[in-house]
Parts: sequence; structure tokens; C-alpha cells
Amino acid sequence: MALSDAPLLRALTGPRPEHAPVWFMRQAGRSLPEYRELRVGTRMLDACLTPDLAAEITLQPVRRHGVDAAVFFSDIVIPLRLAGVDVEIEPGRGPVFANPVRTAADVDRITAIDPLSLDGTAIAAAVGIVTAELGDTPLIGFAGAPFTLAAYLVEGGPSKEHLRARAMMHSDPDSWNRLAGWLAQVSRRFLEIQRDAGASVVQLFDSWAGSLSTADYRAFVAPHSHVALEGIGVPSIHFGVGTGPFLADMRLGGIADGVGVDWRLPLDEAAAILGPDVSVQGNIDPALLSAPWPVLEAHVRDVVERGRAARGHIVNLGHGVPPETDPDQLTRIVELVHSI
Ligand SMILES: O=C(O)CCc1c2[nH]c(c1CC(=O)O)Cc1[nH]c(c(CC(=O)O)c1CCC(=O)O)Cc1[nH]c(c(CC(=O)O)c1CCC(=O)O)Cc1[nH]c(c(CCC(=O)O)c1CC(=O)O)C2
Repeated sequence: MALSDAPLLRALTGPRPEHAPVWFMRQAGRSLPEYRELRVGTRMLDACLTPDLAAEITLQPVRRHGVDAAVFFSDIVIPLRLAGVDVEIEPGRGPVFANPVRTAADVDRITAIDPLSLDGTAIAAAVGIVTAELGDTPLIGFAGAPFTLAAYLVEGGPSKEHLRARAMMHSDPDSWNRLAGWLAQVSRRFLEIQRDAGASVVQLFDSWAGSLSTADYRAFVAPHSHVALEGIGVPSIHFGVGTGPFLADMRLGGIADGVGVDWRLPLDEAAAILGPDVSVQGNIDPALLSAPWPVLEAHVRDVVERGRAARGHIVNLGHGVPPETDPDQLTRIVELVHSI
């Protein structure tokens, strides 16, 4: 089978494959004992920038679960680290920035960094190792969407409602648009580095878009997410959590080939909102991963059934794999989806 016939590519660009492809956001990571073992003594972002380590971590879930895609082991803040921004991942908390971007002067300083100056050597090397081993299983490259990155960068770390970033949109729209525009260029560059090294699909993560009103999403965020994805040259998936009120906007005017849906909206209803020209991805509720298998099985069957209403369907979770997940549940989901 050539890569172009891979079920993931066909679910995005047709013809629809016989069985829905399946992969899991955060499939590589803390749910796997082999990941926890390999990561001992190495900080998260250092692991992402050590080619043979990032490659091995990427491949672990593919070997264990038999998923239909690998997702490059990285993080949404890696391109900022490559741009020289002082960021670390605090275990149990998330990305933490030494110098939050709060004022117009802060925005001037960070946007003076040239996004094209990102050194993608380590990333390209890791992608090369992965694609050599994967053969005709596609590798998904990814980046953070401008708003989700800004939600960390303006605040300085994880926050519940991203108040400072959302305030800046209204109190200083010029600074907001310069910052979001720069973040879009940085993420775009990171996607291009992964694409040029062999990733055959890309995904843009706007995990925190759900804290926005529809009006703010349209006015201050969507135009920048467009810049990150438009003309990327490989099939793309645009994912967000809590995007129900503006789900149709997640198509980015037809730029996205697939839209990732969270667990709140049944996929047949999502397909009706999105229309016939885009595929859907999701939307198993991560909470049910800790339910007894018969309960989870019935839920997965329902998700697959509802996904038939869309042009194409990639089975996934509605958000990333929770760290305490029993990996055997994920393997069982893959076996089930491949049998339906
Ligand atoms: O402590 C560790 O070992 C690293 C934890 C880890 C990080 N990125 C990671 C991993 C592997 C894993 O999830 O186990 C690795 C990671 N980060 C990301 C992905 C892409 C994907 O979900 O497939 C992946 C998995 C890549 C892969 O499977 O190969 C991208 C990412 N980083 C981040 C976000 C924002 C968000 O979480 O929604 C997102 C969007 C992904 C998503 O929505 O699941 C920011 C981030 N990075 C990180 C954290 C976790 C902090 C913590 O709870 O300890 C957080 C904050 C959070 O999860 O709330 C660090």
C-alpha cells in the first residue's frame, strides 16, 4: 500500500476507507510504562530535541497499539524554545514561561525574533528516523494554534480562563494581532519543518479555543490560524476543545481537510454543522477510558456509527490521552475500530 492509500489520508481526502482509521492525541507519553522508563533523567523539552529519543517515543504507541498514524513526539511550545524563548514544562502543571508577554514592549521584544530563524535540525533528524521505520504508516506533524500558545505565553503558564490573553485582544488589539500574527508564523514554520522532513499530515491544536466567545474567535483568532495552515501543502486537521458554538468556523473557510471535535457534540450533529466538504476526527470521551470495557465498547461503537454521517471519519479522543489511562484500553479500541 502506498502512503497515499493509507486509511488516514483517505479519510481526509477520499475515497473513504473500508474501516475508519484511529489514532490518539498524546498516544506517546505518560500512559505508557515504556515512555516513563525511557524519560527518566531527561527533561521533557530536552527529550523532544534529542532525535533518537523523540523518534523512539513517537514509535512506542504505534508498535504497542497498531494505530493508523504516528504523531510526532513534541510539544506546542517547542517552536518557541527553538526561537530562544525561555520556556520549561513543569511536570503536573504544563508550560511555564520565565518572561510572560504582557505589554506592547514585551510584544515588540518577542516579535523581533525572526520565525524563519528557527533551527529545525533536531526536529528534521527525528522525523527522518521515524518515517524510515514507519514505512506506509503516516506521521502527523503538529503545532499549537496562535490563541492556545498565547494563552500560555501572556499568562506565563497554564490558566483556567486565559483572562490576560483575552483582555489584551480588547485593551490593545494592535499588540494582540502582532503577537498572534507572530505566533502563527512560528507555528507555520514548525509545521513546514516537520512536513519537509516527511510528515504527511499536519494538525493544528487550539486546545483552549473554548474559552473564547464566537465573536472574539472570529475577530481575533481565526485569521491568525488561517496563516498557520493555509497552503501547507499536505492534508490538515484543525482541532479545538469547547468549539461547539463556532464549530463551522473551525473549517477555516475550507482550508482544513478535517476538524477535530471534542466529546461534547455527537459526531452526526457535528457533521451536519460542518457540511459535506470536510472530514471529522474524534470524539471518544477521555473520561470513559477508565470505564469497564463493555461501557467503553458501546461508546466507541456509537462514535463510529455517528461518524458515518460525515464525508470521512478519523476515530480519536475528544482531547489528549489522560496520563493515568490503562494503555490496554487504547489497544482494545484500535482492535474494535478495525473490526467495525
Ligand atoms: O511530564 C511528561 O512526561 C510530559 C507531559 C507531556 C507534555 N507534552 C506532551 C507530554 C506527553 C504526555 O502527555 O504524557 C506531549 C504532547 N504535547 C502535545 C501533543 C500532541 C498531541 O496531543 O497528540 C503531545 C503528544 C505527542 C505524541 O503523542 O507523540 C501538544 C500539547 N501540549 C500542550 C497542549 C495543550 C493541552 O494540554 O491541551 C497540547 C495540545 C495537545 C492536547 O490537547 O492534548 C501543553 C502541555 N504540554 C505538556 C503538558 C502537561 C503538563 C503535565 O500535566 O505534566 C501541557 C499542559 C496540559 O497538558 O494541560 C507537557
